[in-house]
Amino acid sequence: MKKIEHTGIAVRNMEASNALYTKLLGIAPYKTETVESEGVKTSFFRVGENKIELLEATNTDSPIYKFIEKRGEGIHHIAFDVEDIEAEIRRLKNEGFTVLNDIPKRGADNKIVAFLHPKDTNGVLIELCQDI
Ligand SMILES: CC[C@@H](C(=O)O)C(=O)SCCNC(=O)CCNC(=O)[C@H](O)C(C)(C)COP(=O)(O)OP(=O)(O)OC[C@H]1O[C@@H](n2cnc3c(N)ncnc32)[C@H](O)[C@@H]1OP(=O)(O)O
Ligand SMILES: [Co+2]
Repeated sequence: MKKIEHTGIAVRNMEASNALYTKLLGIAPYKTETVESEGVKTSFFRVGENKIELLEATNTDSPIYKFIEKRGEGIHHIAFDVEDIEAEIRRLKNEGFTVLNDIPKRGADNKIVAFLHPKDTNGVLIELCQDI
């Protein structure tokens, strides 16, 4: 794994949270993008080499909607940049991790992504992402 690519934060209200993080970081988000397949609207802030991804649910089936209902707003996942996501999926499965999608799917910000179940990773949802 190359580096932490982004930290995903589940928020109830994107507009309010964009304003809050703009004030906190002193910079505006560089992009917003809706990923319908995940049921999320995202916005991205650059912080040095890393990024903060704010996520708001677009429907009640969204993992973000369920997460906020159960746990409230907060850190939802940590994403790692990988060179070869298919090789990483194979490696991590061999190590016994539960990969939630064997076939990488389209994420936000020009990435393909895969997730590891938080039950195997000390309660933290892990995202792998590779540039496309
Ligand atoms: C925009 C695309 C992409 C990007 O490019 O960056 C994204 O970041 S998309 C982000 C949203 N997508 C996902 O989260 C996809 C992966 N997640 C899942 O597949 C599911 O959310 C899940 C992790 C398998 C849980 O789904 P499910 O079992 O249906 O939901 P429950 O709500 O019943 O949760 C069961 C259990 O797991 C706990 N949980 C849920 N989410 C998280 C989390 N993010 N971190 C830690 N723990 C989590 C949940 O609280 C439940 O625990 P208990 O209450 O103790 O049973
Ligand atoms: Co993410």
